[in-house]
Amino acid sequence: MEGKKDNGMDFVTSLCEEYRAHNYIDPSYYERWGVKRGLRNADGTGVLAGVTQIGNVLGYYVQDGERYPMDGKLIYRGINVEELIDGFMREGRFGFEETAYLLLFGALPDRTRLEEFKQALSDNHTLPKMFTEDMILKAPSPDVMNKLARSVLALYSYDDNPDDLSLANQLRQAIQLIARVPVIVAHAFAVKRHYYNDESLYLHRPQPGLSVAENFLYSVRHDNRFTEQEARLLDLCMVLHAEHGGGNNSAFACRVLSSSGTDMYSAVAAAVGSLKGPRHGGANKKVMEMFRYIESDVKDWKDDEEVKDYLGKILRKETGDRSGLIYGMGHAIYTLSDPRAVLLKKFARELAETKGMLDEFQLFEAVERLTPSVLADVKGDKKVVCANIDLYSGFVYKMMGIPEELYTPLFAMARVVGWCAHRLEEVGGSANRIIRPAYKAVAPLRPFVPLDQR
Ligand SMILES: CC(=O)SCCNC(=O)CCNC(=O)[C@H](O)C(C)(C)COP(=O)(O)OP(=O)(O)OC[C@H]1O[C@@H](n2cnc3c(N)ncnc32)[C@H](O)[C@@H]1OP(=O)(O)O
Ligand SMILES: O=C([O-])CC(=O)C(=O)O
Repeated sequence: MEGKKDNGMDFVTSLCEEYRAHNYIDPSYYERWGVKRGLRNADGTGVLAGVTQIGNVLGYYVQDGERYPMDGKLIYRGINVEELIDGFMREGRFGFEETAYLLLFGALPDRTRLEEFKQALSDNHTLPKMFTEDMILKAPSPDVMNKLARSVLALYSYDDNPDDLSLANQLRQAIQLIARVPVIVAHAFAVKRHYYNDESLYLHRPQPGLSVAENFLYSVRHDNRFTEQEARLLDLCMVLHAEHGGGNNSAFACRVLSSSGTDMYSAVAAAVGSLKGPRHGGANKKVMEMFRYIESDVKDWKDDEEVKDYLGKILRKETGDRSGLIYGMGHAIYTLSDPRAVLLKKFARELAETKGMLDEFQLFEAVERLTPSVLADVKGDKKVVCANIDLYSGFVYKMMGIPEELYTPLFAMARVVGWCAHRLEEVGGSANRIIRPAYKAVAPLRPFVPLDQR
């Protein structure tokens, strides 16, 4: 196909017709065969696919077989995340490292353990020799998540013992990944800006003694400067993004690959690919794109009717990216509230006040407030929907001066902890089965036709 004037697209277009003619599946089949679309039961609850001690996400309760909405709760290893955050903030500590320890090992570290763990992260953030030159500088990608997935996979080739599934070896790999992903992201971002935005190239080395959040801000800012308030807010965001149960799309992808016995890098690279999707972690970037449409097309941001009208157009695929989705709204589990969005909204309001961005904050709030009724009007949907973590995270990052290309990668830097914890639980754990659901095959049997009779 290469070398042709139209890049072979005429041929591809004709193949699309061929594909469509033979690949339609009647949507009624899902009900007919009792297929759990998206591995979800008819009432929207998830199909039970595993047992975990790592994270718990609560968004509704079931009584007498009925599902009732409730305020969301997020639990890490039995501890409510709000309590965890309150605990390390009150004691004036950064919390991400402590949270990573808790999620990986299942217990809060004491002072000595915490210092040892922080030292282990610091000892492991250096990328292998020539890794940046060979894997990040060469073949740059316009998308940092794409580069991250490729880099995680490439770390396999730099590991002397990549396939050993012993606990000790996998813990080493997990600690290295948690330490290195932020460095890969910072370097991939610098290279992206250099190649695609014609900016100067600078690669800062992480500094010993800084927290993961501090080091990240130090690395991505050309002058290395950041404030204490910025670092603490980024640390909080990372704690909130670190884990979300075994069933979220990226953790499940990691568990699916891990159940086959493949290596750590393959499983985590798959999770990065999953998180990039706009219905999952990629929604934080999409939220900002959506608000650019809203901000330019809605004349009076304070006019609820005009905002509602515009949200209706988004749902009807008449504007925006024409996906029909209001990004940052809705969740597979949360109903009345996502506790992470509630917390981020509080910080977003405070920051908007100090930065003189209250008008924009209020527009975000209006989208949060008006989306449920617009969804009900346009789709006739009675489902209770709330803002999810992605609605306010990007706005917080924007006010901190963090570039948009880093929003989803920041999610990955934190979530790599959850992925590693889920992998460790899957490999060598008590499940001990390859994940292998069934698909109902509906194509009728037919005979092979010789080439000259087709
Ligand atoms: C970190 C995270 O992953 S948080 C989620 C980030 N993603 C987003 O913000 C993208 C927008 N939201 C969504 O796409 C969805 O709400 C999801 C993917 C988060 C959850 O999906 P589901 O659990 O399948 O949603 P649900 O069961 O409520 O879907 C029911 C219907 O409502 C629609 N719906 C749900 N949320 C939205 C939304 N934000 N915008 C438009 N339609 C929506 C679904 O498309 C579906 O419509 P359909 O029956 O016509 O196909
Ligand atoms: O749990 C989910 O489905 C998605 C989510 O919010 C997350 O992964 O943080």
